[in-house]
Amino acid sequence: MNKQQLFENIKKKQSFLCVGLDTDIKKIPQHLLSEEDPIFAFNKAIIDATADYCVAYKPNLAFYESLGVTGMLSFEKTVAYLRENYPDQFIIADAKRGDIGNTSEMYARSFFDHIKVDAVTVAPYMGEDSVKPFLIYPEAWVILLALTSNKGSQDFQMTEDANGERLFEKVLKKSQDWATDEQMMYVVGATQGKMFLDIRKYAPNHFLLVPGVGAQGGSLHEVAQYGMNDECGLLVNSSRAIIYADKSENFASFARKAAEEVQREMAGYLHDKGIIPCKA
Ligand SMILES: O=c1ccn([C@@H]2O[C@H](COP(=O)(O)O)[C@@H](O)[C@H]2O)c(=O)[nH]1
Repeated sequence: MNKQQLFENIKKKQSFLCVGLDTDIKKIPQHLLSEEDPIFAFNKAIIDATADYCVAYKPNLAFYESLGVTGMLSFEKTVAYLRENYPDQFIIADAKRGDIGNTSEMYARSFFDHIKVDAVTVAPYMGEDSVKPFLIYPEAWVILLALTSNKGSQDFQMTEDANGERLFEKVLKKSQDWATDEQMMYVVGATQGKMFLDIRKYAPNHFLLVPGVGAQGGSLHEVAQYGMNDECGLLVNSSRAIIYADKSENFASFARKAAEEVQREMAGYLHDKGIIPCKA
């Protein structure tokens, strides 16, 4: 999916919500455990319930890899289910990969040739040759970690060099030699508030993947206020606050309600920015 198609979907759905599929076998409702593939059964129900209100899904690989081969099968089935039934959804593999060139090439093959997601999150710290192998797929996206949502983002990403340039700024500047805003996005945590203004100085047109609303307490209002550009430029992820909104047999309808609430707030911000004509 290209940038324009993503923007069209955002306008059509009046939403820039990405639902995070961080599916933990210990947190899913009890009754699903008798299913042949409980993780996939949970994901399928969440997807069917929330697809009206979001434009993207982000399975985090850690939750699938932690279950070994079975978990990876659930992940692949989830991506295939999305591809077949919701082809307008943007699929992000949150894997935070990146290694020496030939190894990155294998990661890229696995996500873009084999599993066929739209985007993969990549850590930038091994530099150009670790990121480039992901960029040889013209229709696929790299989402580079820039300023993450966690407390530890202060440890390295915020540190300054002798000229006062912070590491996340270097990442934003240097990586634009490798790809354009048609193929690269950045991860910026919703917890970063006014820092979105600094991000936008260096990446005014890029899409930002923004985790950290909901369970981590980041403010959607601030993200929209400081981070939204004329083409929205935001995919805001919420995982736990939506998928674990309830633990009963009705978990999917609670997830739908939680996604709808976020979508409504988003429609307001899209309207305020003049991106959509009227509130939903
Ligand atoms: O800076 C980052 C980068 C990635 N994440 C991931 O996003 C989701 C957030 O889940 P919530 O339940 O909505 O908090 C999760 O997969 C993280 O690994 C992030 O939070 N921050």
